[in-house]
Amino acid sequence: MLKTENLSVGYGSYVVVEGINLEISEGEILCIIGPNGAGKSTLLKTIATYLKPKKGIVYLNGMKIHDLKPKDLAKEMAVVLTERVNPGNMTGFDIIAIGRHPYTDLFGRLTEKDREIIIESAKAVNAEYLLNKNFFEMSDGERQKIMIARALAQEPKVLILDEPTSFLDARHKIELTLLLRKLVDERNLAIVVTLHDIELALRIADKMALIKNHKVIAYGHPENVMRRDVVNDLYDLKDANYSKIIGYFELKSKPIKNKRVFVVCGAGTGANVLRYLVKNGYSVVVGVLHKNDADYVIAEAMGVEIIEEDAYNKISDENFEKALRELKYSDVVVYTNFPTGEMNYKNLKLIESAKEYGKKIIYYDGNISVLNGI
Ligand SMILES: Nc1ncnc2c1ncn2[C@@H]1O[C@H](COP(=O)(O)OP(=O)(O)OP(=O)(O)O)[C@@H](O)[C@H]1O
Repeated sequence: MLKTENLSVGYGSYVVVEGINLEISEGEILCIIGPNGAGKSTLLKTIATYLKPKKGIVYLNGMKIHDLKPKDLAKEMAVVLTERVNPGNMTGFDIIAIGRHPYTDLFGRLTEKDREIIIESAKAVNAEYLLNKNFFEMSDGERQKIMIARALAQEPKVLILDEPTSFLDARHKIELTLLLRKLVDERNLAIVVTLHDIELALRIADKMALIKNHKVIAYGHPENVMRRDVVNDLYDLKDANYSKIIGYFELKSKPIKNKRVFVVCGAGTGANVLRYLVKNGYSVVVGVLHKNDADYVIAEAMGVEIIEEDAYNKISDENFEKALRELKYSDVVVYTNFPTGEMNYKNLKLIESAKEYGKKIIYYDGNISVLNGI
């Protein structure tokens, strides 16, 4: 329904992004991701017809979007940009009512149906309680909801949102992102949205476009697009690694302390220990872990040394020797609270050996303070 064909966007003679070929259908979310200044907003503003393309065409249902009359376009597409608005002395209801403009008469009079749609739109974003509240008395999250309700009141088929979560706290970020998914599923909308939080973007997007260096460097299903090399390159990451499995970043291990810590963990019980140790510059080795173990995935993203199982719950003599060697070289051994309540044979043997070697042994039971000043 919405398609860009060889689109170039920019200002004056400055082409910000070129050769953009994207397509989105009803019931889909397209997330645009990229570093600051990559051109995400410029692309959205061009799709929203606030800017003319430098080159190429944007189609909406086969029609050239820049040729449509604003009032006709407003019935098809609604736009929520980042700029903080200052609408003066208006209530939530008044702001949402602006969304009805494409449908009202010359005097902007609201019919009963308009009022119903305004209230429905507020309900859709859980903002009914804000209808009589003054816009300038609302929190950032509440304002954002009202702006989205205004867009919904336009009864669009396409919704364009520029960084809708930028002023929101963690809870409201998640809430709003889930709301977008709900709108797509319930109203069959097509949504084009820029998000800075790639973890959330991954969760809700049907398609993702990554923008960098004036180009769309990757486009498609998020699960295909979000590869480590691509994401690391997108953000020029040096000190962190994107993990495709976690869908997030882990700090890269950069030991600055002359202390080596051997971590015995598994099934994700070591995640916080590993993060704490890497953050605080310890030299870390972890094992013995199976490749599919959650702690393995996290340690791998950190670039921490891992002693691997050869098969599930099996370790060769050679690898076990290696584990014991590493144990000898380590200053401290930390072991975690296993979810099953009991440790497997090889890990028990490691702890026993650590005792024999006279190592300092710390049991982590969920309280990270046990690692203070090790
Ligand atoms: N009105 C303007 N006139 C000229 N150049 C502009 C204008 N607005 C933005 N730019 C430039 O265009 C480039 C892309 O900006 P844009 O706002 O689209 O990036 P973005 O990807 O949305 O960034 P951010 O994540 O920081 O919001 C930047 O180099 C910016 O300085």
